[in-house]
Amino acid sequence: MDPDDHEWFKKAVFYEVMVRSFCDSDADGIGDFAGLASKLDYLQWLGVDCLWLPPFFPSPLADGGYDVSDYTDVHPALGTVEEFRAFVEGAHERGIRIITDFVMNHTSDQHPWFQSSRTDPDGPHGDFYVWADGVPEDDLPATATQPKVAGDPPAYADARIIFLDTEKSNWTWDPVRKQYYWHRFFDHQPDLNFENPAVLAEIMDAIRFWLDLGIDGFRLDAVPYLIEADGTNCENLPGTHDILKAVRAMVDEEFPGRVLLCEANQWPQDVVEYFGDDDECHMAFHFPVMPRLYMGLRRESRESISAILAEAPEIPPGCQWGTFLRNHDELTLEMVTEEDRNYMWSEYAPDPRMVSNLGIRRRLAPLVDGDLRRIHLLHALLLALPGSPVLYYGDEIGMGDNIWLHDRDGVRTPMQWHDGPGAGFSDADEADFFLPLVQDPRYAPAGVNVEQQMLDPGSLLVWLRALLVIRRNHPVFGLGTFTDLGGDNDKVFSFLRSHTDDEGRTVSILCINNLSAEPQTTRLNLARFAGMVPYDLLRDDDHAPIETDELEVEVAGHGFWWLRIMADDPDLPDTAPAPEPEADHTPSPAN
Ligand SMILES: OC[C@H]1O[C@H](O[C@H]2O[C@H](CO)[C@@H](O)[C@H](O)[C@H]2O)[C@H](O)[C@@H](O)[C@@H]1O
Ligand SMILES: [Ca+2]
Repeated sequence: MDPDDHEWFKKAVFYEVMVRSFCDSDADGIGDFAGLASKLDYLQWLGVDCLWLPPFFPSPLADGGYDVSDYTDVHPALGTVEEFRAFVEGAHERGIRIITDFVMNHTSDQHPWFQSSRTDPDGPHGDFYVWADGVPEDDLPATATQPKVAGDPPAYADARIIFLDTEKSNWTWDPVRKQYYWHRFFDHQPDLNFENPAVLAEIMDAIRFWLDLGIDGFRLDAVPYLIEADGTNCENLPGTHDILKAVRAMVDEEFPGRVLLCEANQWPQDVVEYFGDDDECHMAFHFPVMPRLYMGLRRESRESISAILAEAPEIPPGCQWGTFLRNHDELTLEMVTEEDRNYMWSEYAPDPRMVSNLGIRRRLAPLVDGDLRRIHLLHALLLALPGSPVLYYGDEIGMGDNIWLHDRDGVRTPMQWHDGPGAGFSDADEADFFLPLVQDPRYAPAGVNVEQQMLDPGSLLVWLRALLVIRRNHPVFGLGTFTDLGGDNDKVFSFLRSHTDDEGRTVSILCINNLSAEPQTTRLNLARFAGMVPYDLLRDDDHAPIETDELEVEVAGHGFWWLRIMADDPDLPDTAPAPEPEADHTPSPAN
């Protein structure tokens, strides 16, 4: 890892891994840091560059840890700060960076700040949260925006409710302080009051605590909601951007080279605001593109993917998108029209249990009926579109889900290492696992596990690893421009990634993706490459020369091509696999 490479995140492949779900070292049925550390060789072998760890802090775990009760410690079931430090060092030794979640918007109601705020309104934390008095219904002028629940404070009535399945209002009555407090998520997650400078000062210190331990950055959770204002929807407000710019300025000043990845589930024109003028977040998840990949696949049409990419404004030169197919939440449908949302639910959520809030609580493989061709195609798109891809643990082997578990737990089940007892996740009695192993015979550990797939050259795992090698050997995927090539067949999505390196050498990758199940032919205008011989990165061989201005290609059902086009091609690094891990880092999935 080059410490002077401050733009490492632009070429990185990220991997989201929930500590409690990955590997249990002490047989209590809960994954922990020592367990995760024991799997670093596997992650190095897979070829990921940076791990993103969702919250692992002390928490009542009423929202998977996103309800933090102490910002500067490790949940005792997962380990200690010392074990965390050792894990970060182990990752760095293997060239893997670490970013962790930071939940800025809210705390748990069990956080000492909230407990102090509710019991001592005039004390040091009295103003740490957003408190207001209720207003009896009859006292509200009929002209005012009415609160969602009668009697609630009338403030911020235009803010939507995000967790629609459980919450009726963003205000909840506290019988101790005898006032209402504001929360954008669950009622046990009171929003911090960022109008109070003491709150930001505390948050900055907590951020410093983890950066001092050597981590490489943060995924900043739920940032659009930091500041509220009447008469607005309380999202993406200027004050929110000011807070984030202050965090960025501190990080740049005190910890240069660390990255801020923002989770703003917003439309493209609003998300890009989170990059600021290269002075806010380095990265932002590209929420709108994700559901459209699934939509394009089902409709067998590139239209919605092309349209949303065309809508995304340019981003500042020091910034990068974060792209993903799935994560620890439901597949969110917040950034689609109502019509498209209903389409997605009808196609991908046939059982009502699969619907969660405005999304779908299913994993990648079951979403596409375990069809390897479609899993490949989705990954090919993820790895080739602009942005740094973020994989979700278990998707590399096509793990399944359990829609009968609570909330989003169905996509957070234990990692499947082998087909033996406890699937290699834990030596505890399976009845004591924090969540049960996947039961569905199509996706259960007996048939879907790391050990089997490492030994099978035709497996999803081996295939994905090979693609990551190609991506690593071609910085153009992370750094290149994107040109949608259109073409006469809208079932085929073709685009060009191009990058000129420091020596003035331009590398282009022509990516052709057949979204339909049947073979398709498309004609592409490639006049600028006439006479050149593309190199087929997947077959590791020359492709037929581009003889005319137009290239006619036939692509197999759900097939895709990655063709490298450049002058004097042979000088580029080829597609040979990355070096094997050193002897003492040999992956041992079955331990
Ligand atoms: O901390 C509260 C939640 O914050 C993130 O939520 C995001 O996911 C939601 C869907 O589950 C989404 O609708 C919202 O726009 C996002 O901010 C976090 O990823 C969640 O796990 C967490 O519950
Ligand atoms: Ca454990």
